[in-house]
This record gives sequence, C-alpha cells and structure tokens, in this order.
Amino acid sequence: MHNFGYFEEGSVGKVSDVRIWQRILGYCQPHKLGIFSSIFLSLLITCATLALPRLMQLGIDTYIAVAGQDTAIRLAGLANLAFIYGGAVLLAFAAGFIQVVLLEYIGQSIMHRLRNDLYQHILGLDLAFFHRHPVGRLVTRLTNDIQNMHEMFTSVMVTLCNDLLKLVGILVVLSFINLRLAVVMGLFLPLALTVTLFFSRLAREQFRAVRSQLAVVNSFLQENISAVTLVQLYGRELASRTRFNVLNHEFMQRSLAQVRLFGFFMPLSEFLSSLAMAVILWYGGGEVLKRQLTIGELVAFFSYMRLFFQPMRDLSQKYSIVQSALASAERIFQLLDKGSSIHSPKDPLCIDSVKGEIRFEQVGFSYEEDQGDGQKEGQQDGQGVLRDINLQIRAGETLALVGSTGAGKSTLISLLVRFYDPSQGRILLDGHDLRDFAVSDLRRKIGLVLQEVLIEPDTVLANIRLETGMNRVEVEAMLAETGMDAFIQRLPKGLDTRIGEGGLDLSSGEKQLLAFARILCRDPAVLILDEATSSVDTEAENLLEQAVEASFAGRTSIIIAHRLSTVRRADRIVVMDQGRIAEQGSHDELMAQGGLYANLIALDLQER
Ligand SMILES: Nc1ncnc2c1ncn2[C@@H]1O[C@H](COP(=O)(O)OP(=O)(O)OP(=O)(O)O)[C@@H](O)[C@H]1O
Repeated sequence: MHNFGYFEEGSVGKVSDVRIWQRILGYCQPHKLGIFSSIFLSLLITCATLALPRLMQLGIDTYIAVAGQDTAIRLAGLANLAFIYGGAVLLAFAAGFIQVVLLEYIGQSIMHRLRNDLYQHILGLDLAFFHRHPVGRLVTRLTNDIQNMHEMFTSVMVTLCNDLLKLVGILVVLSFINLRLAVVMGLFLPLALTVTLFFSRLAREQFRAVRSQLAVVNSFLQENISAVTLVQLYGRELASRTRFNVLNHEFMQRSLAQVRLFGFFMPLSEFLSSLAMAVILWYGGGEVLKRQLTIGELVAFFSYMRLFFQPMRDLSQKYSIVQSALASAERIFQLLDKGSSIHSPKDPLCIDSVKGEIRFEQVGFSYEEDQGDGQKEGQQDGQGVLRDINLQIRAGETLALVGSTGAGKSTLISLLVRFYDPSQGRILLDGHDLRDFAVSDLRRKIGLVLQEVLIEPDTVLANIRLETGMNRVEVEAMLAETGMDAFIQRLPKGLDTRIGEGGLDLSSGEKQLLAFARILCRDPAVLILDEATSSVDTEAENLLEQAVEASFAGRTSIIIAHRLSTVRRADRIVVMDQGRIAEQGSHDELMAQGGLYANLIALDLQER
C-alpha cells in the first residue's frame, strides 16, 4: 500500500504557502542548471512518449488501412516507422534514467546542506531551548523530516513534472487530431480531478488514522511487556489481554477501512477511464463513419486516453507526499528561525588577560517555560531558583559552594558561563558585565569542568588540546606541572593512545582527568569544578586532587564541593539554601555558627 509520507502532530503543510516554497527554492538555487536540465529532460520524455500513439496512427493510416499501394513499399514504410518507434522508446528510457540520477543527486545535495545547516543551528541554541524540546523531536527533524523532503525532491518532482507535462501535451495533441473529440474528452478532466483530489484527502486521513492507532498499540505493548512481572504478579493477564484486544481490533478496523478506500478508488479510476473509452468508441467511431476522423486517429485517441489516466492516479498520491513534505519543511524552517537567547554583543569587549574577580549583584534567576503562545511562565509562581544573590569573589580566591540537592549551586555556575542569563541583576568579571564579552571568549576565560565528558574519536593528545592549538611539548609540560602525566603514562601509547569510538575506553576517573586537562589547556582565569559525586578509582581521585590543588594556585576557583577535604582547602565556603546564600565564611567560622553548614558536615556533605 502506498506510503503517504511521514506525519507528526497531525500537521499537514499548505501547498499554497508561498513563504515555504520561496525558502525551498532558495535551497534549489545552487542547482539551477541541474533543475533546468531535468525539466528539459522531462520535455524530451514527454515528446518521445506522446510520439508513440502518433506513430501508430501514421502506420495505420499511411500503410495498413490503405488499399492500392505496393505491399513492399508499405512494409518498408512500416519498418521505418517501427524503427523510429523503437528510437523514441529508447530516447524516453535514456532521458528517464539521466533525469532520475540527476534529480537524486540534486535532492541528496540539498538534504545534505539542510541537515548540516540544521545541525549547526541546533548546536548554537541556548540550553533553555533544549529543556523545552525533547531530544527525540530534534532527531526527528534531522532524520524523518529531512527524509520526507528528500522524497518530494526526487520521486515526486520527477513524476510531478513529467505527469503535468504529459497531461497538457496529451490535451494539445488531441485537439490537433480532432478538436471536437478533444473537447468531449476535456469534460472528463474536472470529473477525474475532483475524484482524485477527494480520494487523496480521504486516503491521507485514513493513513494517519492507521498510523496513530499503530502507535497506540506499540506503546501499549512496550509498557505491558516491559512490566510483565507486575502484570503476572497482580494477576492482570485477563485485563491486559482484553484491553489489547480492543486496541488491536480498532487497528484492524482502521486498516480495513483504508483497504476498502483503495479497493474503491482503484476500480473507480479504471471505471472512469473505461467510460472515457466508451465515449471515444461511440463519438469517435461516429466521426470515423462520417469521415471526420481516420481509423489511425481513433486508435491514437484510445492510446492517448490510456496515457491520460495514469498521471491522474499518480498525481493524487504525489500530492499527499508534497503536503507532508511541506509540513516537514515548515517544521525545519521554524527550527532554523529559532534564535538563541544567549547572544554575543555586536562589539564585544577585547581584554587579553583578566584577573578573575567576580561579582554577583542582586542576581535572580528562574527557568522559564515557554507556554507556546509567547508567554513565559516563571517557576514556583514567580519565585526564582536563585534569589538576591550578592557575592564578590576576589581574584585568586578559592571558593567552595555547598548546599543540599536543588539548592541552586549548578544554576549559579550555569549563569557564570552564560548557559543562561540572569533574570534580574548582573554578573561582572573584572568589573565588566558578562554580557559584554563574546560568549566563546567568556567560556575560554571561565573554564568549567563538568562531570560529563565528550570524547572525540581521536588520540588523547587531540582530545586534550582540542582547538587550542597548543603543541605537544606545551601539553606535556602542563600535564607534568599538575602531576597528571602519571595518568598518561598508564595508557598503552601515552598521549598517542586512541580513545572513543573504536579506541580505548577510559574509566570514569580517567575521563575526569581528561576533562580537567582539557580546560587547563585554555588557561582560564577562573576555574569552576563540579566535584565528582560518583566514585572514581582512588588512584584517579588522588591524581585529580593533586591536579586541582596545583591549578587552583593563582586562579580564581569555584568548586561545587562534595568532599570534606575540598571545603577545608577553600578560602571561603558559601552555603546555598533554596536559591539564596544562607551562610558564608571559613570552615571553622561556619562550624562555630552551628547552622546549616554544621548540619551538612554532620551528614558529611552527603546530600549530593
Ligand atoms: N533545566 C531546568 N529546568 C527547570 N528547572 C530546573 C532546571 N535545572 C534545575 N532546575 C531546578 O532548579 C533548582 C536548582 O537546581 P540546581 O541543579 O541548580 O541545584 P543544585 O544545588 O546544583 O542541586 P544538585 O546538588 O542536586 O545538583 C531545582 O529545583 C531544580 O529542580
């Protein structure tokens, strides 16, 4: 059964939407020559196909249905015509082949560019966007939606172009042969068109109904089979079977409705075509008797009418594919138009070296949720995740952030590297608002080591230096200085060990060390560390602690601390609670206060 394209969220593209077409044409622009060549090939194919009935007519009228001519001459004439007929068939075949390859190439190139554009765009979007859009949907944009458009560019465009030309061509040729008969045939066109469009709409709805019911059946199966232990434990087999039976029955009903529709349309289209033949037989036959039409012309008419109905059937199906491709295009372009809320200024500050003094002034923040209607809703009835944060961190100071789960520590750090901007107040680096720096420059100056590490399939050296341009000797010196060379020496080929896909799999401790080395390559003025909550092996942990200590010297450092040893080492400890700074001071001062910090220590900072 025909696939009517991929649909999502019940959306269907409007074929009349000019803006979408304009943007699609924008992507076609570099392939103008190829597209024009393909249209030219369409013309060739149409001419060659339409010549066939005409050659048949010539054969009948000039050589077969005439009396009194020498048989040898007639046979020679027929042989010539057969030769030309064969040539036309060959031409249509060759042009068709070249056209398919050409359009496939154009389609693939356009999709390749679109996929790249989309991926590049997605990578540049702010984190808030990713919290609002599930990853699965974004992957769908890059796969199914693009595939949908590809289908339109290749299979549909070929047939659409050829079919439309063929329809017009047939009407023109028919009117040359016999205008009155052509007009009679032309009356069938609106009827056939209406039936086809009506069918394509119904078919699309049926197709979507079947697909959505299939999704229901699939998710039921997934849920129930994965929870089969519970189904058996609570004796829910009968209830589960009954529910499945209902869903399964509905699926069968919808599938059968679709089959009935196809079963009706296919003969209907055949019926219309045969009806047209009957009219030609009656009216055209009469014209032959009145000597207004030759036998050859009548035969040609029959052949043209056969040719006429095939494209009509094709068009009904292709129209649906175009609609679903346009819906895909609309979703893709919407995504491409989505701007990031984190911008670099037009004229960013250019300061080569910063000292690393940080100031939070009346900072407030809430994760906003887009309600889809442009309205933004703050969390907890306007109560932000961070509130009234006033904090000054001196250049070179080591600050430990502690607090229970959900206190807002990670959020505070996210604001520092501009994953988000504060909803209120401002954050200053060396007296300059963070928003005055270029985002990439800021993220080089403020290095954040996260617990997740993105490994690229390459050597350890390449993974450490990334795009910094640091040479091998410099990397080795940095590793030796921080004591991390011991980690490298443990690897089979040292810095040249291949890791990631197809290479060595690093342990979580080793990954942490790599992430740390990576940040140090950028020599950031401010170093931020989210201390590992998961346990890493003791050797890696020791190495990491040693490296952290070495790299904290002379740098502003902020660490989300989960270990007692870390907080003791810090110059100052900031305790967060429900989005506010609850306490701050040295370990001894805070212990003496006997407040929140003392409680956390009693739990050994266990609330990770
Ligand atoms: N992307 C997000 N969207 C909405 N709310 C979020 C998001 N990230 C965190 N939150 C909420 O913000 C609050 C603060 O979270 P945050 O991760 O900053 O706390 P934390 O102190 O770092 O906690 P933990 O130690 O568990 O990491 C929590 O209530 C959390 O549920």
